[in-house]
Amino acid sequence: MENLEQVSSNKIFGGQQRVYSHESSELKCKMNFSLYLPPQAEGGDVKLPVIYYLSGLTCTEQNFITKSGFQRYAAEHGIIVIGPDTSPRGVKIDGDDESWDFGVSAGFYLDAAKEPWSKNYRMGSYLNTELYDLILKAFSNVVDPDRIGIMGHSMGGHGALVSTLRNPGQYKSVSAFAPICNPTACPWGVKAFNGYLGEDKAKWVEWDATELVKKYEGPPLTLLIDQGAADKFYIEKQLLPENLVEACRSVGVPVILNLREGYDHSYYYISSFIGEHFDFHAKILKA
Ligand SMILES: N[C@@H](CCC(=O)N[C@@H](CSC=O)C(=O)NCC(=O)O)C(=O)O
Repeated sequence: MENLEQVSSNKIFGGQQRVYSHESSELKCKMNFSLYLPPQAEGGDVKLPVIYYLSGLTCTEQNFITKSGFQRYAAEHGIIVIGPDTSPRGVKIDGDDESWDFGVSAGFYLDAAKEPWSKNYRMGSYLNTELYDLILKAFSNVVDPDRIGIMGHSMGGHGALVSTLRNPGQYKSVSAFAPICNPTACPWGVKAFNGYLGEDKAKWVEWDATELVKKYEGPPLTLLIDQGAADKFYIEKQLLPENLVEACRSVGVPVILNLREGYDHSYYYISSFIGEHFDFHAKILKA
């Protein structure tokens, strides 16, 4: 396909772990994304379910594919997995590399409304429209458009939840590891939303899963939330999963919160439970 370049391809668990690059019109820069094709994709005559995985602060498309060990489970279930990058790249904006929780590698999967960020920092539209459509078109021989799920970690968990809640029906299954559940009420979220969205708090609630779930009117959905009990960011109240659970219960949206004794925020924790998340998605996407 025009504008799509294969950067690498490695055989793993019988499938292919690839990285592609393309010119993004939303972000106005060149972007990488990862794509895992399980062994069932060979031959290209079966349409398979897809899971998007959104990474957290400081990540590129590489962290998840090299550290989580997800390929074993994607191969077992026959699921294609796509991992976008976490912010625009190579776009120089004053202040974009001054901190690890804002700017480069910290796009928060939203569409910025405030200058100078609003020109390039459009990760919401990039993920849910541009990349989503590109995947459907470029891999139409193997992707089943009716069986797409999403998961993520930390900032990426926030991205998975808000993408699902803002686009009812687009993602049939959703789960998150240590997600930022209530960004309007935690230091990471307040910093990012002030920077990207400005002072108008009416704009903030449109990108906050705890607020969005209270107004959710889409197809029935169960949220799977995973949280390490020894995660320093959980202890510092950056993540606030209990706020999301309370909001879900107030409106009758089913939610599962798994609190994992002794686990932290790292990929050691994610790799311990990634198999359970694939089981959860497979049950919905392959029903
Ligand atoms: N630099 C920070 C730690 C940054 C960190 O833990 N990033 C997480 C995501 S945090 C929320 O979005 C991550 O996934 N890191 C990549 C990895 O491979 O572990 C600090 O100094 O505390």
